[in-house]
Amino acid sequence: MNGFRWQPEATDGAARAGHLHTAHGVVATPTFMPVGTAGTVKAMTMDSVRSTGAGIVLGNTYHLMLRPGAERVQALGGLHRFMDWPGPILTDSGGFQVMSLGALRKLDSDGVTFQSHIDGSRHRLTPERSTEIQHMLDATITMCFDECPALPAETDAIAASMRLSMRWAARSREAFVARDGYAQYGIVQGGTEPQLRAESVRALTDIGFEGYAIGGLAVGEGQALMFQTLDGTVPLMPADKPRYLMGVGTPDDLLGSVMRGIDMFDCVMPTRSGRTARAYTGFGTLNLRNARHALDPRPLEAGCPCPACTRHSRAYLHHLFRADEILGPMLLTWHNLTYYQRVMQGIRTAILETRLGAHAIELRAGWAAGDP
Ligand SMILES: CNc1nc2c(CCNCC3CCCCC3)c3nc(N)[nH]c(=O)c3cc2[nH]1
Repeated sequence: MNGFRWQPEATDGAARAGHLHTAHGVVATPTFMPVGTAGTVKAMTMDSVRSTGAGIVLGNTYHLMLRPGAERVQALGGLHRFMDWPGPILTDSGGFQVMSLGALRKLDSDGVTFQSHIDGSRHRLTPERSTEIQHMLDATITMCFDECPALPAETDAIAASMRLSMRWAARSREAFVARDGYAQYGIVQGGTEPQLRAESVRALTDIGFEGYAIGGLAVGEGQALMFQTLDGTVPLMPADKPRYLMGVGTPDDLLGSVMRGIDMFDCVMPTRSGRTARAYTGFGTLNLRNARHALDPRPLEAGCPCPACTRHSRAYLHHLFRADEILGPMLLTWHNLTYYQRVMQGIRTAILETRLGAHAIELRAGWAAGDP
């Protein structure tokens, strides 16, 4: 019996609240996972990440295999020790990043060969190697090695790519070293084609995983088509296993996806935007480089418990970004991650109180209202 499990707590429509039990602790769902690409959540210490309310963070095979190398992280005690994050870590399998970052990529039915975007060195990823790297990193949750097709694409190209990913899922599962409290997730593919998505879910549940991700979305298809694809895919997925929507998204994306039955998310937006002066708040986003903030003594967001909002003014944050001070990205990343966690906590409470519909209306009204 694997100690890893998702325990349901409440539902509201298709939305679920629960707890993810892992070897590295328990995480309340729905949950947003900050992205810690190369063993660090950029501009944050792990204590500050913890203080935002995050329970689980992301790492990545692609980045860590290139630098410092999976063998080196293993020799140093694994990623938890290396980055001093005692909570659960989910690592992506690297295929998506190879196609978005790697140079001179050669994809074949066995895997992908590419050159490092850092130093041009040549590397190869296969389902076996990706799974082995994630094991060396001591990832709590390991992702299958898959291929994420660019959209839009012809249906037969989507079908061929999905079927390749399903063969790779079987090989990833074969290579996975099962450990108590650890998990491996299959990744559903199939573009925006309902039949292909259904075929992919069947292929993955036939293999059997501890959790299931929905991949192949948030690649430019737009929110309507993403939600439409969720509507056709999520009901086919096992109800007793966690569901992870990869690479998503804005607060509005998170809300709509939780309402469609998703439990786990990752997205670079709150961290990447924090570094470029874009703040996420209950009244929408704002760019702190804008001159209108220069003399504004108000906190960024009233009621936000983060240091940017409790200790500083918008004028100060504006100054930091205009002066290109490192504290700017630090404070705004801290704020954005805090905001994302508050959104998830608010949604989770609403599910527990069976008032998610009303809560959704309030959230959307706030985002539409703009800066008070
Ligand atoms: C942004 N949209 C999007 N992301 C996708 C991702 C990446 C999810 N985020 C991982 C982090 C990214 C930064 C570095 C650390 C890992 C996808 N990953 C996989 N394996 N398969 C997808 O179909 C897949 C599909 C995705 N769509």
